Amino acid sequence: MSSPRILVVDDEAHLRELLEIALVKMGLDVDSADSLSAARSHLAQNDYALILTDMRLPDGLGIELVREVTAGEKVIPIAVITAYGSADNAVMALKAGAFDYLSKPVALDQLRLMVQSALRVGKPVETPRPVADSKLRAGAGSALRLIGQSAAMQELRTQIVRLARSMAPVAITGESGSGKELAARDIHALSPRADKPFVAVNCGAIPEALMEAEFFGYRKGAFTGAADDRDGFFQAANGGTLLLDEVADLPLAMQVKLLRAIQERRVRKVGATVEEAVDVRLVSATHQNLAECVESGRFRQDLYYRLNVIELKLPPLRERLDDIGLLVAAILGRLSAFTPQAEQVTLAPAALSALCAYAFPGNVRELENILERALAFANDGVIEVADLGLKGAGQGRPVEAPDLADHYSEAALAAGAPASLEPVVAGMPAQFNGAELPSSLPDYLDDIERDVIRQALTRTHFNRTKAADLLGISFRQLRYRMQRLSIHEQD
Ligand SMILES: Nc1ncnc2c1ncn2[C@@H]1O[C@H](COP(=O)(O)OP(=O)(O)OP(=O)(O)O)[C@@H](O)[C@H]1O
Repeated sequence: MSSPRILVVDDEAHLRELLEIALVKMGLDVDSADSLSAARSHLAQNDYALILTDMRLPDGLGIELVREVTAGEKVIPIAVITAYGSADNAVMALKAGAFDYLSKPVALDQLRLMVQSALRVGKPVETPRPVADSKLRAGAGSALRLIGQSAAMQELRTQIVRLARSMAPVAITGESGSGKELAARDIHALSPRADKPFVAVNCGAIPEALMEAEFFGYRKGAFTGAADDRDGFFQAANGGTLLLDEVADLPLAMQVKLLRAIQERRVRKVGATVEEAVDVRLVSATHQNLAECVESGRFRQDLYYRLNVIELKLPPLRERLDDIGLLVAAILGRLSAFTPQAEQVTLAPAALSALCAYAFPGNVRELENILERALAFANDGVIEVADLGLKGAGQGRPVEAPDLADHYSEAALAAGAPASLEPVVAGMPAQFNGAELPSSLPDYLDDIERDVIRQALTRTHFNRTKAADLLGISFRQLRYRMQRLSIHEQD
């Protein structure tokens, strides 16, 4: 079997030779060109597994080659070599479709990592495990976990398929629950990095004092309690993808360190003297407006510029109501793993219409919660409008069955309104000894949920991660519930 062939385009003979030697040592065949025109004629005659081009060439700029190759029919990863510290060129090349970039002087360990991941681009990618019937997701990018056939979702999928091939940092924006993490997972799953780890970090959930150690790892003895060497998120995601979720929550001091790690592609463990090369594709996500955070000084412009090379916008669910039918089917299919009867449950036509008229401030996550609740209420395998618990469909606030309150509700209904919320707070089933039923069950359950969450937050000094643990829910679920119930830190 012949070795992969690489084209090196550089007018500086010594740099060309250096690259050739390094690549040949990696067992690759190398052609070299000293100008754009020489590169074009090589490309007309041969197939390449990777092109590596300098930015400044005697007859033009390397970026022209990037545009030509990207517009061509063949998928050939092309990386550019930029002058040291030239972030502008690197970002411009990535935006133009370059697979990746290397800064001068080219570090051989980084060259090796980059070539290895470029060579994986042409290889078939393992299909991610489907979440629902594969028929639901036919069409472009059908291996994706993001469900939906609306025009917006089809466009999104096409974008994901395209950008999965490159190393360019992607910034995913969209409202809470609109599928940002899922999109990041799809980018990873379709990329040549699919067989390497995908690590999702919630930047808002890490105490500031631990951040550096969590991101970059630490050496034994670096601080009290550091009993062993430990890898950080960057090392854990090596070769794969690192999702910086809620990136706007990163404190400014950490933003500086992160920028450096991105620029240098090296990290240093806390307490270590040497840096190590890391090969990580960065994806960031936020429901905040990052440009506004830059303007108000809460987010560094240089980091924003580095992370925001390609922007992927997730549409809110209310702007793609066509997808609701598919989503409902898929979510019920997924719930059937836990609730076997979910498989047979269907949605009454009026219930589907009610969902289509609903604003979904919590997007797909909220739809999941609504259906989970409705399943518990559905009779004879049919979810009716009332089972959805939607309040003021179209504009109203959603009503979600709070997990915590679920097991109180039936006994509660049977017995009447509670005299006090205290028993719930103490972790004991609420006993209804009042004479009157609540005038609105959803509001009543919301009050209980709000109170329980406030208690958990008070007990944990507003540490949301700990409060979520205490309540047996995920951090994301807690954050979603806090938003829904308007619970703020200052409460
Ligand atoms: N298009 C979709 N198809 C199928 N499931 C989806 C879709 N979008 C979102 N989901 C589901 O909705 C839930 C929320 O999605 P996800 O966590 O990706 O949202 P998010 O935008 O990252 O939320 P947050 O801003 O709160 O972190 C997940 O359970 C996810 O599987």
